[in-house]
Order: sequence, then C-alpha cells, then structure tokens
Amino acid sequence: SLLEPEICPRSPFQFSLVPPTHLADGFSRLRGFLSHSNTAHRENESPGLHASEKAHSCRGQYCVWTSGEASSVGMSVVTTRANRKRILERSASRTVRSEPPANFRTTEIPGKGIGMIANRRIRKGEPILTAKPAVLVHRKLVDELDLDDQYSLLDVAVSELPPMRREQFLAQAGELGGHKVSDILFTNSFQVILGGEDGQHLGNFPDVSRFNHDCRPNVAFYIDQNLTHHTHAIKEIQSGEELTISYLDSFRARSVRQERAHTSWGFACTCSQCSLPREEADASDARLYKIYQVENQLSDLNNGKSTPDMVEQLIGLYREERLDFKIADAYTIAALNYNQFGMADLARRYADLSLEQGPLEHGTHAPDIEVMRAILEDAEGHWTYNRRPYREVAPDQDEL
Ligand SMILES: C[S@@+](CC[C@H](N)C(=O)[O-])C[C@H]1O[C@@H](n2cnc3c(N)ncnc32)[C@H](O)[C@@H]1O
Repeated sequence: SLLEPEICPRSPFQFSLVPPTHLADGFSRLRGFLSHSNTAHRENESPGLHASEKAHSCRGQYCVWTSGEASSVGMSVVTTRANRKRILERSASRTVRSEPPANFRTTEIPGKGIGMIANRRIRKGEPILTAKPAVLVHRKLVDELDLDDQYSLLDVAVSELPPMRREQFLAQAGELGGHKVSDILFTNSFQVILGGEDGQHLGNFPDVSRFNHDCRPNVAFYIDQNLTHHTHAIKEIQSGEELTISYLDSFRARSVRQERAHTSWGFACTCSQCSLPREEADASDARLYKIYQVENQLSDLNNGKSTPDMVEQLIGLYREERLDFKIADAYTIAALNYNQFGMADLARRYADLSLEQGPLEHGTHAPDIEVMRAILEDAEGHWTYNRRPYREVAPDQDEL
C-alpha cells in the first residue's frame, strides 16, 4: 500500500515575507492520503490538558492514547510522547463552533460509492462542515513498525474510541481490502503536520470522508492549527449538485492525476477536466505547465524580469483552468508584484481578492493574510511598494 514519493510540481514560494505556509504535497507515499499540510502553529498557547494519562498500548516509541471517552467526539492518537503533547496543546481549550444546519445529504452516486449532494443552493464561501479527527497516526509508524505491530496499535486506537465514534470510523469506505482499520485509514486520511521535525501525521475525520474527488472541485478544505478540518463552498453550488474536494495535486498533468487517483484510491477519474477531448486535455496540460513557470518567476520578488503582463497571464491561466479553489496564493503573488511595480491600485485590488479567498483555502490565521491586509490598508506605506518600479522599455532602448 505504499507509493513512491511524489515530487511536488509547484514552486514553493520564494519570497521571504512570511514563513512558508505549506509544503504542498510534501509527502504522499501512502495510498489514499489526501494532500494537505498544516504547518501553521502557535507554540505558546496554554495546553489546557495534561499529557499524563496512561497509554493503552505501546510498540517501540509509538503508543495509543484516547481522549473524550465519554463523548461522541473522542479521538485516538497513535504517536510518540512528544507529539502527543503537541496534539493535546492544539486540540484542547478549543470549542468547536456549533454546526449550521446541514446544507447537504449523503447518497449513493453511480460509480463513486457514497457522495455528498447539496440539498439547497449554497453560496460561495458558505461553510459545509467543521470536524475534529477521530484518529491521528504518526506517519513514520508505517515505515518503522512491522505490519503486526501497526495493525495491533491501530486496532486498539479504534476499539478505544467511544462507541458512536467507533461506529462512525468503521462505516467509512475502504478501497484495498485487507486489514480493515488501515484500509479505512489510508483511503480517508489527510496529511496533518504539527510542526517540528517529527510532526507528520495522518488525520482521519470521519465526518468529511464522504466527499468524492474532482480535479476541479467546488469545495476547498484546510486543517487549522487546532486540528479542526474546515470545508467551504468555493463557488455557488446548485441544489442537487455533488459536493467535491480534490484529493490530489490538481496542478499536475491529466495522466499524472489519473495515475494517482487510480493507484491511491482505486478509481478512474471521470471529472470534467479528465474527460476533456485529447486536444483540449493537451492544451490544459500546457496551461498547467505555464502556470508552474510563470508562478515560479513571479514568486521570486527579486526577479527583475517580472512584468504586469505576466501577472495578468498567471491569473488568466488560473481562471481558464478553473483552479478557483486554489487561487488565493496567485492573488497574493499578484498583489505583491503590483506593489513592487509601484501600481498600488492593482496591488490593493488583488490584496482584496486574496483576503476574500485566503480564509476559504487556508483559514483566517494564514500568515499571508496579515501582509495582504497591510497592503490593502496602506499599499504605498508597505515595504514592497515601488521596490522594482515598472517602466515599459522600448525594444531599442533595451540594447543600450
Ligand atoms: C474518501 S472516500 C469518498 C467517499 C466514498 N465514495 C464512500 O462511499 O464512502 C474515497 C473513495 O471514494 C471513491 N471515489 C472518490 N472519488 C471518486 C470519483 N471521482 N470517481 C469514482 N470513485 C470515487 C473511491 O472508491 C475512493 O477510494
């Protein structure tokens, strides 16, 4: 059930205004491992809970702890002692916002198993679900423990959950067969990074496991620093439409996306983008590669060759490719470049778009948000303003 490491095709941001918010697709060796990283963290918050309860079971440095035994939102963690402490710090002292009335229902979708259907019109930006993990498993356990030990710890983790939570976990779909708990885990887990060198985990959130995949989804998700999973509509969704998220890196070429869906989740992707006729699919792949190139260049704020045309090209390509569920970073890049060019109105316009979109994709604590707010409020006073003033250069002057 292991895949070769996947190399991220997208450029990491090269500007150093803020610490990197995520390492997109940082590690994806596990099949069925929904791509997500969560490095946002606030180390100084008070723990609220103490990490002293006894572990249920241990193998090597990995143990199982369960919290919330008496509630319906219990959580089992299978991890090291140090990471358990971090998990407690993040998951304690946070009240989960009460859910709005569900704007979806789950039902059988031909060829996809169970899926989620909007039961009314959903506006862009509306929340769909907020969810806490039922199981968090250290990622390295898969490499470091033999299968018997892995299965034993995972079985304990699930059997110790409060009954309703356990039922909810076991009702999730598995894809490969074999050991039931690990099959469910690898079919339905998200990447959760707690920060620090050793913080990589698989997070299983049974409430959000019924979203099927689409390479151009209508729902965006992120996991916040308190380990809460959030989903929001990224566009207007009509009643009766399926709600989807992207399991994989939707910036990859069609053949790569299809291979990934097949190997990791056992299905042939028939989404609208994967179903394009050959010529259009090739054109789409070419646009994705162009996005990679242009974004790479514009992300380097010291690159003197960037121009306003490139910024507009990048945004145009995102829109043409319907990547509106991952466009916040492009808006951020646009705002920063325009401000560097000394074009404050356009910088403010894109900062505004980034501030509208960013919270849906990354949450309200994403580091970029502060920078965008500063540009929106006082573009000319921001240190990026006019740093690389843009002037059209006539071709003959270029030679001088
Ligand atoms: C996270 S679960 C999604 C919910 C699942 N359909 C169920 O019945 O619980 C992932 C599994 O759903 C199915 N699936 C998800 N997206 C699909 C798609 N676009 N086409 C076909 N099957 C899909 C695959 O079997 C995949 O392994």
